[in-house]
Amino acid sequence: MGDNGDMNNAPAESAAHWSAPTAPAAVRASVRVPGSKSLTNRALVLAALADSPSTLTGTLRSRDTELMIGALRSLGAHISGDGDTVTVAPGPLHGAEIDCGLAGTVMRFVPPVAALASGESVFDGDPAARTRPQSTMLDALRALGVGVDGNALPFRLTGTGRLAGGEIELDSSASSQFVSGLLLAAARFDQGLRIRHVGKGAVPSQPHIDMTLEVLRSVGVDARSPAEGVWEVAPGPIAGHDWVIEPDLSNATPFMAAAAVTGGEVRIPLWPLSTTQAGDAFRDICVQMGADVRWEDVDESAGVATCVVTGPPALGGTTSGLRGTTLDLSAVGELTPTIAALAAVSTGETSLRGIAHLRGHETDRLAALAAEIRGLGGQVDELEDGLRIFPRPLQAGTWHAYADHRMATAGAILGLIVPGVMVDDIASTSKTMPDFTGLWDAMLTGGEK
Ligand SMILES: O=C(O)C1=C[C@@H](OP(=O)(O)O)[C@@H](O)[C@H](O)C1
Ligand SMILES: C=C(OP(=O)(O)O)C(=O)O
Repeated sequence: MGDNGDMNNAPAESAAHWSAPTAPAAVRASVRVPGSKSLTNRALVLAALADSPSTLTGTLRSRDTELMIGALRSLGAHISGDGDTVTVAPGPLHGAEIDCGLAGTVMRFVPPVAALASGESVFDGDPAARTRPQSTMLDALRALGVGVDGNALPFRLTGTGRLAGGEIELDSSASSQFVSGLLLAAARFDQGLRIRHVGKGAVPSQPHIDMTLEVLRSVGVDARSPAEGVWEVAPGPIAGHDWVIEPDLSNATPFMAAAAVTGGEVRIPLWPLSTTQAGDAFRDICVQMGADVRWEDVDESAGVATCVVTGPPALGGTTSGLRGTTLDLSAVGELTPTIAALAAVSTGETSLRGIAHLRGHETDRLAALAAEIRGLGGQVDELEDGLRIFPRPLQAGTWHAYADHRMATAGAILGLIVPGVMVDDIASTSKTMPDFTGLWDAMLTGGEK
C-alpha cells in the first residue's frame, strides 16, 4: 500500500545475511545518532493538527517517520523537506488509505487524526503489524462515536469532520501508545478528552506518556495527568511550532553497549540533560551492570552534554566485564533487546521483568530474544512477563531479526564479542535507523560519521 518510497517496503525476505563485525579491540568512538522516532512522529502529528505551519529540525528520516509523513500527507497535510529539516502546513483533513508498515506510532497515533477527517480511511500494514494490539484504540474511537469496522489491522473508520470528545475508559496495559494517540488529537475534540485506564495491568512506558503531555504543552495545549491512570486534555487550538528533535537515545544504546561489552569508550554528543525519552534510563542501567557513565562538554545553555560510556575490561572469550542484574523494565521496555544482549555476555544471572507487553511489539520480543540467545548457545528462561538470562559461553550462529530493528541491533552487539554471528535481516534497522551499518562500521574504525 501507499507510495512513500523504498524505505517503506517491508524488508525483503531474501535480504542477504549480515556478518556482524567482531570488534578487533576495545571500541573507542564518538557516535552521532539520528533524531528520535518518538519525538519526530509526535511533532509531525501535532504539526498536522496545528492552526499554523511548523518546522522540524533534527527530524528522523526512517521507515517509521516516512510512513507517518505519508499518512499525514494523504490525510491532507502539506509536508515538505528531504533532509532533517521538514516543514508542515496543516490542510483540511479528508479520508485516505494509510500504510502503517510495522510502526506502532502510525497505527496508534493516526486513527484519531483520521477520525477528525471527513470521509472514510482505510488502514493496513505489514503482516506482523496485523497481529499487534489495536482493539483498545478502535473501541475507544467507537466509544467516541466514530464508525469503525474491524478490531485490528486492516480496519476502516469513517470520520465526520469533528468529534465531541468527553470521557472514556480503556485498558491500555498492552501499549502506552493508545493513550498517547488519543491525547495527541484530543485538543481538537469539541470537549477535549479525559481518559481513565481501567485495566488489570499497569500502563507500560510511562516516560512515553510523559513525553506526549510535554509535547502537547509545548504547543499551548492544557494537558495533564491529575491522578495515576488518568489523563486530561482541554479543548483548544494547537499552535504551530519550531521543533528541535533530540537524538534518539534508545537508538544510542547499541553504541553505548559496544563500549560496555568490549571494555571500550563511546561518546554520544548532544545528549539532552533533561528529557522524557526512555533511552535516558540506559545510563543508570549501564552503571548498574558495571560500566562507568559520565558527562563531558556540558552546555547548560543548550541543555546538552556528551554522554561518555566506559566499559569494564572484557574477561576474554565471549564474556564481557559486565555483571548481571535485576531490572523492572516496564517503563522502558524498548531497551530490552539491548539489555538482553548485554546480559547474555555478562557474569551472573540477569532478571528482566514487567515487560509482558513486549509480546505485542514488532515481534514477540520475549520469545524472540529467548530463541536467539539459545541459538548461540546461551541459556534463557522465558517468563510470562520477562526473561531470566544466565551467562554461558556463546558460539557462532544465525541471529534472526524477525523484521525487528531492535532484535537486529541486539545481534550486532553480540557479534562484537562472539565471532561468527550472522544477522539475517539487518535491513530491518531502517525502521528507525536506515544507516545503522554505516554508523556501526564507522564506530569500529574509531571515526565519526
Ligand atoms: O509512544 C511511543 O513513541 C512509544 C511507546 C512505547 O510503546 P509501548 O507502550 O507499546 O511499549 C515504546 O515501546 C515505543 O517504541 C515508542
Ligand atoms: C516498540 C517499538 O516500536 P513501535 O513504535 O513500532 O511500537 C520500538 O521501537 O521498540
